[in-house]
Amino acid sequence: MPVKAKICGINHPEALTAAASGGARYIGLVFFAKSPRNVSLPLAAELARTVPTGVRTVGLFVDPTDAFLDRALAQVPLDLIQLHGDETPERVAGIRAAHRVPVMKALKVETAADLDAASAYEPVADMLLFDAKPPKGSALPGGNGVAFDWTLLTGRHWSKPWMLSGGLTPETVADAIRISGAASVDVSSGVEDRPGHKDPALIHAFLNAVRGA
Ligand SMILES: O=C(O)c1ccccc1NCC(=O)[C@H](O)[C@H](O)COP(=O)(O)O
Repeated sequence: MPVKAKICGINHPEALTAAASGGARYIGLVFFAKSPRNVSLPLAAELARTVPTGVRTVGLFVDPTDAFLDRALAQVPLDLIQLHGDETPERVAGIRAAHRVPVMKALKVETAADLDAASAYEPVADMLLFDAKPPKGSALPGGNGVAFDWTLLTGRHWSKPWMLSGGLTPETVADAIRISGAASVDVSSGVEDRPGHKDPALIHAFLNAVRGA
C-alpha cells in the first residue's frame, strides 16, 4: 500500500498545484492567526475550489469555537477537521457531532507516556496525527520543524488511521516511515524555502521520497 502524504500550510496556488500533481493525498489549510501559513476564509475558499478530486482538503484549527468552525465550513469545503490545540476527548467528540465532518486529532509527542495518553482519543477521533512537542516558547503548536523519536511508534498499534509528522524533510522521510511504520505522513516547514512559503520543488522532492520509501 503506497504511503499517503499530506502537505500542510498551503497558502498559494503554485504550492497546491505542486502538491496535487506530485501525488499528495491531503492538503492542509491553516486557520491560526499567529501562523505564517494562516489563510483567510476567502483565500481558503478560492484554493479549496481548485483541489482536484481524490485529494482531501484538511482545515487545521487550534482550539476553535463552534462559531468559527461554522463560518469556516460555510465558506470552505473541508473533508477533514484537524484539531491542533489542547482539545479534550470530550471536545473532539462534540466538534465531530456538531459539525458532522470527520476529525483528526493532533497529539504532541515527546515520550512514550504521551503516546499512552493518545489512546483516550481513539474512540472519538476519526484519525490521529502524531507531531512533536513544540519547543519551549514557540508561538505555534505545530509547524515548528521539530522531530520526535520515531522509535516510540515502532510496533505500536492504533484502532484509528494515523499520520506521522514533525520535522520531516525530503531527506528524512524515508527513514521516518521505515522506523515508525507510518502509512501516512505530514509535512509543513520541511518543504518551505522561507517561513510560511512552500517551495514547489521541495514539495515534489518530498513526495518522490515518500513514493520511494
Ligand atoms: O503549520 C503551522 O503553522 C501550524 C500552526 C498551528 C498549529 C499547527 C500548525 N501546523 C500543523 C501541521 O499539521 C504541521 O504539518 C505539523 O505540525 C508538522 O510541521 P513541520 O514540523 O513544520 O513539518
